[in-house]
Amino acid sequence: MIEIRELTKRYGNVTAVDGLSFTVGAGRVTGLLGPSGAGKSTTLRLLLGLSAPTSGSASIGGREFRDRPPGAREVGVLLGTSGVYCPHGGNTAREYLTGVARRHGIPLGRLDDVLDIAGLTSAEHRRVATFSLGMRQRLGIACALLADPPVLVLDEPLNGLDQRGLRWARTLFHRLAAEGRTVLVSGQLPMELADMADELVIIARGELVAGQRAARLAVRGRRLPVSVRTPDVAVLSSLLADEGAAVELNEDQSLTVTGLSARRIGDVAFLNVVPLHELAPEIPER
Ligand SMILES: Nc1ncnc2c1ncn2[C@@H]1O[C@H](COP(=O)(O)OP(=O)(O)OP(=O)(O)O)[C@@H](O)[C@H]1O
Repeated sequence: MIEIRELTKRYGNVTAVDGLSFTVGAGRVTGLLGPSGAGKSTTLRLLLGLSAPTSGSASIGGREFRDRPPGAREVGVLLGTSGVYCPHGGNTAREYLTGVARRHGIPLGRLDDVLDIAGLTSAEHRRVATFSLGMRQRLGIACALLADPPVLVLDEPLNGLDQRGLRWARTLFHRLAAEGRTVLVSGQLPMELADMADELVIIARGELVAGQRAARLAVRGRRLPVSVRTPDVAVLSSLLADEGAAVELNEDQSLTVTGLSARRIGDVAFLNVVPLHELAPEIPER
């Protein structure tokens, strides 16, 4: 459904995306995972025709986005990290969505549906300027869903969501995929994205690090090293070694743990009342 082929984008001497190829199928949630500056937003902007590639191509349904027929509304989009750009902060959520729906010729009857899906019905008359980042993200996702599109391209939709918001997003994205849609979601947080996605594409410095199913297994499973900080370095090291992990103590007193998932490390620490100050799977650098 979405095909990125040998995509390259250079800005002067910065190569933001470097010969990237991957595909995104319908009926599943695909995560585009990478650290800050990896080239996720650039890839999505190229896919959406918002900037032109230096070489290579990006297509949706076999067609470049900018070649789609006028008025086509097959792609729902969320771009930018703060969910909703709101130049007129005086608008309420309903007014904001009304504006977007009118601009795209979408019947206003759809507003109630997307407000409900986004869990914003009770906040529909609140000014967007008073919204938290998480609520803005929900509103941005509601916007992306307005036209009921078969394809969703969402740049960092999980930013600012709390645990409840993450659960909501996971359920929603899976439902949208189960309905046969193509759902592409970018993010920086391996665990959150791996939990959310059926497939993962991991990029770093504009290049593919690991593709699709292998990447998901790497994050969910045991292969990514996990960075851990605790005041009880010795106790936790020995507990994790007992679990079969390889534990390395770094100069800054953090631990690099390989062979156990972040989730398992968290559980071991919790069960043994060891405080954790950081628990972060490391995205592989090339
Ligand atoms: N318009 C631009 N001009 C120059 N350099 C750019 C431009 N857009 C992106 N870059 C550079 O390209 C690289 C990739 O940026 P991009 O925003 O795509 O990464 P990202 O993975 O989305 O990061 P983040 O998660 O922080 O948004 C970075 O080095 C960035 O500085």
